[in-house]
Amino acid sequence: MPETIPSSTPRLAIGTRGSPLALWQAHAVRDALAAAHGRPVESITIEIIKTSGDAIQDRSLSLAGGKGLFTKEIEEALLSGRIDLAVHSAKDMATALPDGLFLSGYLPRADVRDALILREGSGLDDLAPGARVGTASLRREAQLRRIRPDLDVQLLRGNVQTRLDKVKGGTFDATLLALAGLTRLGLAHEASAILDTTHFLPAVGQGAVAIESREGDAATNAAIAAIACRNTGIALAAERALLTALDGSCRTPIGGLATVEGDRVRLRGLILAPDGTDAAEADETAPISDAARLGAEMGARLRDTAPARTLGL
Ligand SMILES: NCc1[nH]cc(CCC(=O)O)c1CC(=O)O
Repeated sequence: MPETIPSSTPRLAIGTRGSPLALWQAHAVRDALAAAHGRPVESITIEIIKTSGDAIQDRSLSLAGGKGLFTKEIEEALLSGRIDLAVHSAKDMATALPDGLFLSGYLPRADVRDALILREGSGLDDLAPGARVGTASLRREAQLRRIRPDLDVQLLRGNVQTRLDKVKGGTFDATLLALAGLTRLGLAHEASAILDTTHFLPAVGQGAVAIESREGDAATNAAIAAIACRNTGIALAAERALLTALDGSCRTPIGGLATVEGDRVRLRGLILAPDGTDAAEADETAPISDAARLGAEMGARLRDTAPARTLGL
């Protein structure tokens, strides 16, 4: 019997990109909202919105205009009231959001690590000198060059499945992808190895699903607050403050990872020269109430002490 929606249940519209990963994330938020508020899932709609970023496939995103490209049209829909909340990969969110919008919550974070996908073999050591590794991430490229300067790292864009196919088809010998994305798509078995955060400190926000909404929308924000993961919010406050202080764009290879340990937050930050030959790193803790300040101060210090080449100077 089809469920009827009680007339007292206001509808909520979730906006998302249409990629399989984005849709999985939007459905996860819808399911969490429905369960937390005892409302029928039918009362929460999912609106697929095509973004400028989806249309660009041939260039590195950092050259095409950066992170905002994947959110522009979704944020316009939020501001116009066509949707009530938007679901994004936290990693893909610019540090500065349009006036009136904010990140109002995060789902509990998944595994933050990068996975290595090899055509043959089971670890980085199985890649021969000169092996072709495809990635669109400046961070992954620099981290890889730092420990394996002998590899041939080249641009590889597209969604997760496209990148896996390029390795299977032999265009590349390997690629690097977030384990969280593979897992959400049921593709975790494609990982040949999981890379440790010491050599591959993840991107800020990696593994976290972010919910964006209007600042003044009290009803929606209360609904979101009920499903928001506190520790992920603390970690992301530290990481995103670090990223803001270092570089709002995505032209600099940057890694950042915060973890909550009791009443303290630990933040590790990394900035690299694109070819991996220089790097500046930090690893500090602060009370959780100072998460954003920890990130901002670490970012400022890394910026001041980093070798000029890591800052693209
Ligand atoms: N830039 C694309 C993107 N954005 C988020 C994820 C993975 C999921 C996540 O980190 O939450 C991916 C794919 C990847 O980097 O492998």
